[in-house]
Amino acid sequence: MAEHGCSSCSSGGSGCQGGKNEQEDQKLQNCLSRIKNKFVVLSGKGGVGKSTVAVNLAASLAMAGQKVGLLDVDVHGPSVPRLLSLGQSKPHLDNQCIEPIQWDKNLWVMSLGFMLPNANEAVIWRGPVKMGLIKQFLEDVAWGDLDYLIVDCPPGTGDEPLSTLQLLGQDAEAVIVTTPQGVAVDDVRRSVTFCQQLGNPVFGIVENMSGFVCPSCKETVDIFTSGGGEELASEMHARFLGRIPLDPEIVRAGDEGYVFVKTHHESPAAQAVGSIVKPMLAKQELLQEKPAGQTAPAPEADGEMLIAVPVAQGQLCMHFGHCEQFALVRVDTANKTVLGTEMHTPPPHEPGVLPKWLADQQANLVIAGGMGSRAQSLFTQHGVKVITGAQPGAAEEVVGSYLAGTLQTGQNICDH
Ligand SMILES: Nc1ncnc2c1ncn2[C@@H]1O[C@H](COP(=O)(O)OP(=O)(O)OP(=O)(O)O)[C@@H](O)[C@H]1O
Repeated sequence: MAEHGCSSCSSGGSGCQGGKNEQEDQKLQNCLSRIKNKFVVLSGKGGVGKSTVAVNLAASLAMAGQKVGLLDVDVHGPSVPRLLSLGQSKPHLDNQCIEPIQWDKNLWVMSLGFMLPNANEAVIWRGPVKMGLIKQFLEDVAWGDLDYLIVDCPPGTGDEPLSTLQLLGQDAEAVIVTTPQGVAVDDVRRSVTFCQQLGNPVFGIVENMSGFVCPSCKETVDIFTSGGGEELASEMHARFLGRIPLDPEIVRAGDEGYVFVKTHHESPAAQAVGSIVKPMLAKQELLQEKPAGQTAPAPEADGEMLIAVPVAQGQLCMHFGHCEQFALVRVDTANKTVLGTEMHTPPPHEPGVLPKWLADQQANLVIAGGMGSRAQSLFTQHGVKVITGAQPGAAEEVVGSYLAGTLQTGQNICDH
């Protein structure tokens, strides 16, 4: 972590004093403002592999060079310490801040499991006490500056997930884990509506234990049904993040406390985790995009490109999802010339539809005024590049400026 310290330590050096509600809220906000991406791992049902997924996502992001915090708020059954072989670790208390346990150079971990005198201790706490504890885990733990915070919640839609989402705020996104069977999928549907009611976006759905990797031939075989998570994602207009097959090595890794994606990175299950992490990393790349008020760089490679521009009333439309048509402009980047333009009417705007439709049209790049971060990461997933913040103008003029390396980009005015 570049700068380590809890919000109070870093803001005034006077230590974490708690005290009045206003000060405490400010302290929480200070701490949260240092975390770029917040993901809460949820499931409607117990035992579907939520903690396993949370640990492997956090480790994969850390292995990709991101600064990651992993917070286990499963008050009644904290399993993260065991999964990471950190069962004996005790966090250091310093100036009333709690130092998270460092697992490797990019991953810091906190769990109630570290605080319990022994693993067999039963915790009997009511909702408000749990909320207080989760708040402490967010504001008194010296997370410092993080690229990602991954929170592992207990199953269901009880006190812990509710408190976590309320405390993190509406920019925290849910990764919902399910297994393929119908009964689990019904429970997960409740998790999706839970997030919707709280106003938190569902980043996507993971179907875990989907198919079985044969230990001898390494083929993936569907021993139960599969596809339930994907069907649910499509029904709820959520992104389907991928399927992780059943792999006996995952159980061994969990029991012995080593991280599966680190030790078995070639396996189909680790590859599946890698695909799930990609859109999470894409979010970070989007955050690091150039600031407003710059010139978009001209295309680097020579050849033909198809550039899509959302258009309304003959001009680039500032609201990407509300355009009347798309101008699909074919260009020759070597000669910096427009070869031709076709106007296409898009299908009705629903989440995820336009990125797929434009990818199907073979578009390489979209030049837009405003576009939400979710749509941007969906384009990235489909291999279509995005420039936002372009100003109104005729589509071919906008594209011409881009080819000439003079396209001015301002603020991305779409904030959803
Ligand atoms: N893809 C997988 N292949 C094989 N075993 C798996 C897989 N995913 C998880 N498991 C195993 O399933 C068991 C339950 O996993 P885990 O503890 O992660 O579930 P959970 O949903 O967090 O459980 P809880 O409801 O108790 O919080 C563990 O033994 C774990 O190793």
